[in-house]
Amino acid sequence: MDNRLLEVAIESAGYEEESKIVEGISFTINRGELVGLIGPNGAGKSTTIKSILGILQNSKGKIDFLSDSTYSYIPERPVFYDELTLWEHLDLAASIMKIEEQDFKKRAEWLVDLFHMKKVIHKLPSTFSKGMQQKVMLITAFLIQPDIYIIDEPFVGLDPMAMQELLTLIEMEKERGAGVLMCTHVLDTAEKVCDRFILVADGRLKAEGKLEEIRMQAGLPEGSLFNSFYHILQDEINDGN
Ligand SMILES: Nc1ncnc2c1ncn2[C@@H]1O[C@H](COP(=O)(O)OP(=O)(O)OP(=O)(O)O)[C@@H](O)[C@H]1O
Repeated sequence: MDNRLLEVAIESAGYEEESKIVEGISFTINRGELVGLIGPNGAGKSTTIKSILGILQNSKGKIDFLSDSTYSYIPERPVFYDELTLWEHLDLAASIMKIEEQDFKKRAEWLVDLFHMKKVIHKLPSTFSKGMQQKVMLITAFLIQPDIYIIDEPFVGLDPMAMQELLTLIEMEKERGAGVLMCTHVLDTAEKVCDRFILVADGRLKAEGKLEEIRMQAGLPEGSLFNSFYHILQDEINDGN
């Protein structure tokens, strides 16, 4: 069985004509795996995601959602309809995705409870705290249950309990057969939860694979993801000198 959900082959992508913020970034997302897109600030993680979503005008290459796989994108900075409550946001998403009323209610109530958001269910997300807003985006995505989740930096605004709920949900969705691409620079968490890593810096792919493969490439058989990644980057800087 073909487990591939998304095939990414970005030749180059940027914001202005001829600008190449990212170049030569290729990878695959398979069913049932959580892949971490890792890199320092300004490395090109968000640009890579925007290129996958097809919202960059200057993107060359091929993005293939195999077998018409569906996706949800959870941005780092949440966006809402000013006039709609939390529940109305969920209701709208469910009706667009044609989820049965009964299924929608059951799953939405379960998710709202899981993230401890029951008290604000009829309030406007635009008035919520940053972490609460992030939870609304997560609840909406996990309500829809797409084939692929593309999550931009989920760990910065969430409290430890919400982070745990998110990781549990990801685990459940992986078991269902979904794939997850998660962009983060919280490397100690990424090391524990991701099945595979794509390391980018300076808009280029620096390493790819499971932790053991990244360690091998860094020459640090016992190294942490953090140490291995910075070892790889350092080697490259030294080679360039
Ligand atoms: N809208 C934009 N217009 C022009 N350049 C941009 C734009 N957004 C990002 N860039 C540039 O692209 C480069 C990569 O940025 P990107 O947002 O992809 O990094 P990132 O890896 O997601 O970083 P962070 O971890 O800080 O979110 C940076 O040099 C940045 O200045």
